[in-house]
Amino acid sequence: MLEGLLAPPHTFVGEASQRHDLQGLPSTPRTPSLQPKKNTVLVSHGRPPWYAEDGQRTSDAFVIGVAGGSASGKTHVARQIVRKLGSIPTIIILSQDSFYKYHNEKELALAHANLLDFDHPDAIDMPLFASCLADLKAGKQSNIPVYSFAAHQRLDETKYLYGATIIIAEGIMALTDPALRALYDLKVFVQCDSDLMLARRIKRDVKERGRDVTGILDQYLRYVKPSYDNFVQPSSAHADIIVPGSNNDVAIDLISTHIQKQLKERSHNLRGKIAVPHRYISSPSGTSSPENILEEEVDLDIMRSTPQLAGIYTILRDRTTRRQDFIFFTDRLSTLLVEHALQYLPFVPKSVTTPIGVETLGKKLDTQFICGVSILRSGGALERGFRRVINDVPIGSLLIQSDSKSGEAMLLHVGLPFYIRHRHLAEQTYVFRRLLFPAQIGTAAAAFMAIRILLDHGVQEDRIIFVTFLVACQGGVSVLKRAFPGVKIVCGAVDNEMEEGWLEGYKGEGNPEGKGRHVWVMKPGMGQIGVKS
Ligand SMILES: Nc1ncnc2c1ncn2[C@@H]1O[C@H](COP(=O)(O)OP(=O)(O)O)[C@@H](O)[C@H]1O
Ligand SMILES: Nc1ccn([C@@H]2O[C@H](COP(=O)(O)O)[C@@H](O)[C@H]2O)c(=O)n1
Repeated sequence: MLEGLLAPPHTFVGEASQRHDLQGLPSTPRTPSLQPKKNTVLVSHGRPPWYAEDGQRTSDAFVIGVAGGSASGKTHVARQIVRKLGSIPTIIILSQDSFYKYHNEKELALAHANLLDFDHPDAIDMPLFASCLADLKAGKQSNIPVYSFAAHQRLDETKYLYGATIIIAEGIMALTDPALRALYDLKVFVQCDSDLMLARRIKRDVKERGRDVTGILDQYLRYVKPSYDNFVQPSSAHADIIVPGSNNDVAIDLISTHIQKQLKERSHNLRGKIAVPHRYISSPSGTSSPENILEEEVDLDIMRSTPQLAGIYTILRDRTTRRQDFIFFTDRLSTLLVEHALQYLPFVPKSVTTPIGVETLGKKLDTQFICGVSILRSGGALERGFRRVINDVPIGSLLIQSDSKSGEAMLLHVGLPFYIRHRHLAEQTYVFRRLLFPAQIGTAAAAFMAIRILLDHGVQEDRIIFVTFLVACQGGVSVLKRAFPGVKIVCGAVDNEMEEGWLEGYKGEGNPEGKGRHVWVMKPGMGQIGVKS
C-alpha cells in the first residue's frame, strides 16, 4: 500500500540530459533538494520533418493532460509514459508548477507564514500556461517560467523549449481550465487514496521542498484538502482515462499503446504529404544549362563569376590543393560571399563630414538585429567570413542529419542565438543561414527544415538570407524557393556536376578512408567544408 514511500527519488531531468536533449536543463545549478521542481523535462532522439511541400506544418504535437491530487503520482505517470515511449523523438513534460504566479512582498510574507493558498485555481497563471502549451503544440518555441518551491517564487530566468512531438502537461489543476482542456488530445486523471497522498506529500515536502511536518499538515488541512474536494476531484469528470495512483503499470501500458497508435495513424496520414525531397526533383523544363534554369526559375543570387572567383573555386576543387591553402581560400570565399549577401540588409542614408571638412552622403546599416545560424556539421569556414564582416555577430547552430532508417532529415540539436529564442526579437531579426554541406542543398531537406525552424520562432521569411558556397542541383533549390519564396539564397557557384550521380561517383574517390560516405571535400582530411554523412 505504501510502496510509494519507499520509491527512490527520481531525477528525471538528469536522465533526459543523457540523451540528445534539444535544450539544456534549467540554468541554475541543481542541488538534490530545494530546487525548482520538475519544471520541464525534455527527451529527444531527433525530430522528423513535419512540413509539407508548401512549407506549412502538417501536424501538431500530441498533448496529454495529467491531473490528480498533490502527490497522487502525476509526475510518476508522466515519466513512466516517457519511458514507455522511449523511441519517440522529443517528449516534453510541462509542469503546472512552472506557472505559479509571481508574488509581491506581502504575498511572499504570507507564503513563508504558510498562509498563502497555492491550491486555488487563481494561484496559477492559467492564461500563460495555456499560451505556452498552445505554442509548443503548434511547433513554436516557448520560454517557460522557472519556479522555486523553496523561495515560493517565480524566478527571473525562463526555460527555452522548442520542438516536441509529444507534450505531457501535468498539475493539480490540469483539467480544471477549459482553455487548457481544449489543447489536450488525451485527458488523464490520477485517482489516489487521500491517506496515501498525504503520506507521500509529507515525505516529499520534507525531503525536497524544505518543509516541516507541522507546516505540511496545517497547509494540508487549510488549503490542500478543501481544494482537492472542490476543484481537483470534480475535474476528473473531464478525464478520458482514470489511472490508479499506485500499481498503475497496466494503465500506463494502455496509455502508451494508445499514444503510439495515434502517432502511427498521424504519420500514415502524413506520408505522401511530406514532400521535402530525399532525392531532388528534376527540372520540369528540361533546359540544358543548369545555371540558366536556376536563374530563370528560382531567383537565386549567384555571385558574378570573376576570374578571381573562378580561381578560388579551381583551387578548392583541385584535389592536390594543400590543406592550408584550402583553409585560406575557403576563408577568402566566405568573406566575399558574406559581403555580397550584406546587400539584403536594410541601409539608410547617412551624412558624414570628412577630415577636410566636406559633408558627404553615404549609407549606414539600419538594424542591430543580425545573427547567423550554421547548419552542422561542417567547418567554420563561412562562420569566420561572417565574423570578419560583421563584428560581434551572435552565431547559433542547428544539427540536422538524415535518419538512417527513413532517410528523413532529423533535428538533433537546436542552439539558436538569443534574438531568435525570444519571439518579439526574432520578428525583427535578420538571419544569415549558412549551409555548408552542398549535398544537403542538393536535396534541400536540411535547408528546408532549418528555414522552417526559423519561421516557427517568428523570424520573418524575407529576413532570412541563405548563404552557401555551392548550389548542387536545381531540384532542391526549386523546392526551397517554392515553399519559401521570401528567403534569399546567395551562393558562390552552381555546380552542374553536383548531382546524386556525381556524389555517388565521388564516394571513396579522393577519399580512400571514407568508404561509402558522402564527402564534398576535394581532398581527404581537408575538413574545412567537408562533411561526412
Ligand atoms: N505508482 C507509484 N508507485 C510507487 N510510488 C509512486 C507511484 N506514484 C508516485 N509514487 C511516489 O509518490 C511520490 C509523489 O509522486 P509524484 O509523481 O511526484 O506526485 P505528483 O506529481 O502527483 O505530486 C513520489 O515519491 C513518487 O515516487
Ligand atoms: N510555493 C508553493 C507552491 C505550491 N505548493 C504546493 O504544491 C502542490 C502542487 O504540486 P504537486 O507536485 O504536489 O502537484 C499544491 O498542492 C501546493 O499546495 C507549495 O506547497 N508551495
